[in-house]
Amino acid sequence: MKYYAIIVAGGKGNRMNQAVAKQFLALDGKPVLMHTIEAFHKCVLNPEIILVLNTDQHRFWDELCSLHHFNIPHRVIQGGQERFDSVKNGLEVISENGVVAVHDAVRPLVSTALIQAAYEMALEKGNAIAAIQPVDSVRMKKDDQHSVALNRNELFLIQTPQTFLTAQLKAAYLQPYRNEFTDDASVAERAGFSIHLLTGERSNIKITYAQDLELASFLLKNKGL
Ligand SMILES: Nc1ccn([C@@H]2O[C@H](COP(=O)(O)OP(=O)(O)OP(=O)(O)O)[C@@H](O)[C@H]2O)c(=O)n1
Ligand SMILES: C[C@](O)(CO)[C@H](O)COP(=O)(O)O
Repeated sequence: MKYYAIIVAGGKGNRMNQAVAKQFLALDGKPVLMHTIEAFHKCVLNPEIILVLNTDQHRFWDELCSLHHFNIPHRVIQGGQERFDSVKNGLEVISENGVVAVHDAVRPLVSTALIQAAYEMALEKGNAIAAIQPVDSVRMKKDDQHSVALNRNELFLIQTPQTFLTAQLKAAYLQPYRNEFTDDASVAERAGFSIHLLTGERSNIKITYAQDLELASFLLKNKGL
């Protein structure tokens, strides 16, 4: 069986508000993105790594790879306007049937165990979507004055990897883009596929704001303690 990993790194990181996009910021001495690629490279299923990056960052990435002696084989693909477009571009270079994981470049703490479990579950069930349950109470806004409590036991916070049989994800991505497509599961669901949740990891945070980078650094240093 052939395994693929599409690492989406085509975003600008506006919420991080730094001169350099967050996927290139240093975490424990090397760019966030290198930690993410390493996690997939360590997986025994040996996924082919497809990195999706804006064209204007390809040269910068090459320079970073030289600087850090980063030699993990990977193919670099052009990013798109939306995350949806970046995933679609990544899928276009996959020709062989197999299993594909889509993972945010900015979730560098994903464990190799979760990556492998997601590939195995997707092979069996068609897809596997990493998710955790909220620990806070949750309410939904009804209007400017009112909100209503939701049952948090019925809610999930969705992470990546989001892993699929390649044929399923390719079929789903034939649809035109919609605003509500915030992840790959929403695209696949809209195309009519049932979504299968897999227990994610609390440490698998998405680096979005400056504090997240500090938290990632702490979690990385204390890994395995
Ligand atoms: N056009 C886009 C937009 C996002 N992403 C990637 O999708 C992941 C999740 O997106 P997000 O955290 O929102 O990243 P940004 O879009 O960079 O952040 P922001 O919304 O703050 O600008 C990131 O790894 C990001 O690089 C992408 O590949 N192509
Ligand atoms: C794909 C994702 O990380 C799942 O939680 C999330 O939907 C990405 O959202 P963003 O607004 O593009 O960061």
